[in-house]
Amino acid sequence: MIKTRVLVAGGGPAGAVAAYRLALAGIDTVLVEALAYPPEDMRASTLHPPTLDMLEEIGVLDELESVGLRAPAYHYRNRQTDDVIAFDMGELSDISAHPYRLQCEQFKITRLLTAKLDALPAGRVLFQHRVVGYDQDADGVTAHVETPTAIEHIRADYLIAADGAGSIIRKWTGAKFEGFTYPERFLTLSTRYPVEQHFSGLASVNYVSDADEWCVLLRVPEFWRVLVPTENEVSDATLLSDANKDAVFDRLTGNGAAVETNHRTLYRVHQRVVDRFRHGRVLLAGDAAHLNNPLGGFGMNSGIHDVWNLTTKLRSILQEGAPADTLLDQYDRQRRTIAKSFVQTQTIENKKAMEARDADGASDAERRMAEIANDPERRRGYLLRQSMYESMAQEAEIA
Ligand SMILES: O=C(O)CCc1cccc(O)c1
Repeated sequence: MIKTRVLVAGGGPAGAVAAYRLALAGIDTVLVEALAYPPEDMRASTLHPPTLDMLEEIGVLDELESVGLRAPAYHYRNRQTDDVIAFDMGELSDISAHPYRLQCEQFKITRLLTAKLDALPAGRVLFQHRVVGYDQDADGVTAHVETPTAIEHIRADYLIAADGAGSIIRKWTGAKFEGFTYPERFLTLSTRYPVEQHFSGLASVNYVSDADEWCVLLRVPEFWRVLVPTENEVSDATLLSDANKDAVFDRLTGNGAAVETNHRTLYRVHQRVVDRFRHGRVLLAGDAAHLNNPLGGFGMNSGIHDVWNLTTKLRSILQEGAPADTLLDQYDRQRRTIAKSFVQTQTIENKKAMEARDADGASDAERRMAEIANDPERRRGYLLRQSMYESMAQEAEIA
């Protein structure tokens, strides 16, 4: 049986950051991932300033910057009037060494971190290993792990469950995953087509309102990513079809047939938070613990913020003899509160702001946004919230 101090289930961004940070500190850590390699799909692609601070601290930011795209500006654009409300994270340069979003797809992060983790003396990565159950006692956790040929057992002091939205570990804890699922699905399309030619002064991050259909236009180094909501009653095949792709890009460029896509992904959107992040020696983190809509780019970042908090505490417990119950209960309180009061609230609000439109495409939400942008104090508050620095400060206040 493999024995380790910490077992991390799930090789997504939260799991990879957790395992790498612990192993870097010299704590024996095993990361298990169900797939044969880090998933290469697009998924999340925004890293916010506090996350960049963390990635710098573990020494991987330069490499990620070399495969990402800095995006200091983001725009709210009215498609009917072409009015733009602009925000610039550069205004946070007095408090941040990284006053910009880094647009960098999550597979680039997990690929880099899993490779570096495996090269550390205290780190080990096992692909095609999926935790399917566990037992725990006063001294540790024994995880039952499915491999292509067998069920194996890994013994650890602690198990971090970062095994994603469908987390098997969360299901075994018996925790409630409270919240709701939106009736509509979201469709994301990526293309190398120069979408910017059809707009004046498009930023790298654009929330575009429209009387008919809102969308997000997001630049990553190689592609434009387009996010649109879909009709409930329409089948997956229709939404993923060329005809629907043509219709989406007809609205954006006037000639959808001329636009080739590289990826098309349709997904359900949930707003859920687990009722307890801590179950003895089993700690839930990232999508295993909370889910939210993608507007604002908070999902991957808040997962990384979970494990930053948790690994700080595990280092104190495992290396300095700090009291485990006190710190791990505080992890639950701090990160569950932030998931509920910040991530859920803000993403639900971000979605409502995109949806609420009058016939001219403008709305009260848009008028409020313009007022915020024109008031230096409110604009700074807004930037601190959307950059996620505010939630980091709130977390520190929770005893
Ligand atoms: O608001 C954001 O930063 C992300 C929105 C988005 C855009 C494109 C695809 C996707 O999955 C999310």
